[in-house]
Amino acid sequence: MIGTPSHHLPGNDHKGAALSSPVIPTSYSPPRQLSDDEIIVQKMPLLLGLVAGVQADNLETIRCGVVGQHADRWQTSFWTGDEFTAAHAVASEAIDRGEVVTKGEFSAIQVQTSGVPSSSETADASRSTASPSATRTQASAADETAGVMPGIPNLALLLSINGRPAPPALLRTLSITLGRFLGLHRDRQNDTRRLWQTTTMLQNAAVWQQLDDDDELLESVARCACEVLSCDRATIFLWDKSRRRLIGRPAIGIEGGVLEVEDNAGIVGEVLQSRNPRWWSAGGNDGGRVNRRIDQAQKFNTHSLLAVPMVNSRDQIIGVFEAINAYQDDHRSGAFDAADVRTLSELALHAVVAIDSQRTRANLTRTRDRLVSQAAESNPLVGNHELIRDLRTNASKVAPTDLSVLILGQNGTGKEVLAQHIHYHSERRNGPFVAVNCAALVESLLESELFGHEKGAFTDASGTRQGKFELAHGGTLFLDEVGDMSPGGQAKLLRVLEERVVVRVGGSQPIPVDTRVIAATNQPLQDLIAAKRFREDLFFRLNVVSLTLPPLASRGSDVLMLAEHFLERFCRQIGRVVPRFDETSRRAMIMHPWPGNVRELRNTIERVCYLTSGDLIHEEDLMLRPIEGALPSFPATTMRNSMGGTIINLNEATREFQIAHIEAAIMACGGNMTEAASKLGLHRSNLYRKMRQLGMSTSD
Ligand SMILES: Nc1ncnc2c1ncn2[C@@H]1O[C@H](COP(=O)(O)OP(=O)(O)OP(=O)(O)O)[C@@H](O)[C@H]1O
Repeated sequence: MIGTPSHHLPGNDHKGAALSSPVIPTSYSPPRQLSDDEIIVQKMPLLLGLVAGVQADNLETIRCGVVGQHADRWQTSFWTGDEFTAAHAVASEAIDRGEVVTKGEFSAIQVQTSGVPSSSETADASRSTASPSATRTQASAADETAGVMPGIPNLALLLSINGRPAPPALLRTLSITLGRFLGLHRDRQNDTRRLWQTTTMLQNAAVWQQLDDDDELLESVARCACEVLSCDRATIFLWDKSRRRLIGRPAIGIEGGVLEVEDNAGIVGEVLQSRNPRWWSAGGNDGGRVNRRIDQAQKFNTHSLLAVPMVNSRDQIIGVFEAINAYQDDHRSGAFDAADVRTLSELALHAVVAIDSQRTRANLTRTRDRLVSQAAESNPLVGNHELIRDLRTNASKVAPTDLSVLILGQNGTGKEVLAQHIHYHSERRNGPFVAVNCAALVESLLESELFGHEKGAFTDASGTRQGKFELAHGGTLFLDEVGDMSPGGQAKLLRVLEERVVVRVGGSQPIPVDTRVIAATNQPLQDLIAAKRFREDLFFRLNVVSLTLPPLASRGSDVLMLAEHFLERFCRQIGRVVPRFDETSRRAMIMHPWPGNVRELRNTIERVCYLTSGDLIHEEDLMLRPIEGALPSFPATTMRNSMGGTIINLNEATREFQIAHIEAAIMACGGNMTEAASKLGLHRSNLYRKMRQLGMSTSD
């Protein structure tokens, strides 16, 4: 029955279904439908009461019955007084002749129901509201049972008053009134059912938008079809155009779970080719269009079938939606009707949108995964030294947790590379990785950089801006040189780490952030704590796990491994055939102390790639010995300009000199910015500021 669907889909019982979230709500159920008989039994006493009033008679003198012809059998729906033995014969005659028939003490008339659309009217309605292609539906001659409405019985009313046949006028009035009652009732039932179907479809469709697994999606769509159409089975046939096959899922009872048919076979094939719905029910000849082989294999009997095209918003047909075996009950003959065509066509539209958007999401996910892998591979943590191997193991252990990590190590040892390694091995790999160099920012800027600011928060704040904490939401924030953070910055950072909310500068609204923090420093934080330059509580917050990168010089032959890695990368970038290091250059690299660590090595190899051209790299090509404390050579461009008679202005010359001087100092210190700053007589953060003023890059 409609109220207790029992179709064959696995997991039809939602409570027992192994659905992962999101789950389709189950709080609504199909409306219970009163049968015509129930309505007749309810309304007839009322009508007879009126007749009794009109006739100034009492009910005992009235004998009245309503009988109905259901297919080939007669049934009595209502009777008052002694039942008339010839009632069915008289009713049959009245229906056949279409007029009042009198027999013995009874007169009889057919009850004309109003309000219920005729079969053809309903079929028209389906054409105008179904899928784009269904609007072109023409009931095919082959669909011999198309448009047949479910069993609405032929009804007749019989009436006798005071032992005489009731007057024809009274009989007509009574039958028209009863017909209207039934018509209105059916209209209301149809509306209620339609509302329930639409609500069910919309509630399901909302959940389909969130399902990523296509089996789960198709199964849910099929289940919904069974529910709203009150039928046994439903299958979505998706079109594999290149192989000219229709792949049906869910394929219940099919070995291997895949139901594949030729794209021009059977009724689904007809629908695909014609883009029009087709329906069939037992009694008519299926002309071999129903796949009985599948029925036999599953010990199943298809007695009715409905199939509609699935057309996307680009007017491309992507498949066929099939429903099998409408339930047979008081309201339905077991055949699908035109209203079902409309319902399944609507459901097909929702299904197409869900399938399309799931495919788009799957494509986007694939693209994102590819980009994430590319990003992860673009900066690998190269090295095979035991210390690096241990580090990799520990990093992999800590990656899946959300613990704060503090990375220690000299400048250029690869602290940011290690932080990225942790990020790309964590659940956050699809989120952003955002790096901030705390030393490169003065206190006033640091706060707005990290936490963002509201419009008008300070003079230059012309608009609202998100801070790095917000930008790294769902991902990782790498705080480099955290030891150089100002006391004010440290206090605010601690608060964010503890409360997991940021408040933008000039704002008051706390904004929740889900950001993992990985901090790094080349400074001995314990000494800074002792000197009251770093907060101990912040240190404990950041230092839940600490990982230390060894200096490059202590990594043995990793130097060569890294050199080859950089050589290959830079040669690929400039399209150069990769040269080889000769013995002398290999020895020199192993012997070199690498004060600037991996960064110095990387810069050395980059220079070699650009400035040498042979297929062998010799020791002298490496130019490994920076002259300690040497004055920078006067910038070449300035020299050329002066020699060529072009005098550039003093400011520009001074700027060029400063750039060259700073570059030389950094190089002489092997990339160690703290040392370079100290040699130049500047605090490290002032050196960064100066570099930015001069338009120099403060990253690699
Ligand atoms: N193990 C490694 N494998 C590959 N490349 C590395 C490795 N370690 C460092 N590098 C490269 O060396 C350069 C410096 O690395 P990184 O910026 O991570 O060092 P750092 O310790 O964070 O430096 P700083 O303390 O100056 O910020 C980068 O170009 C990085 O790609």
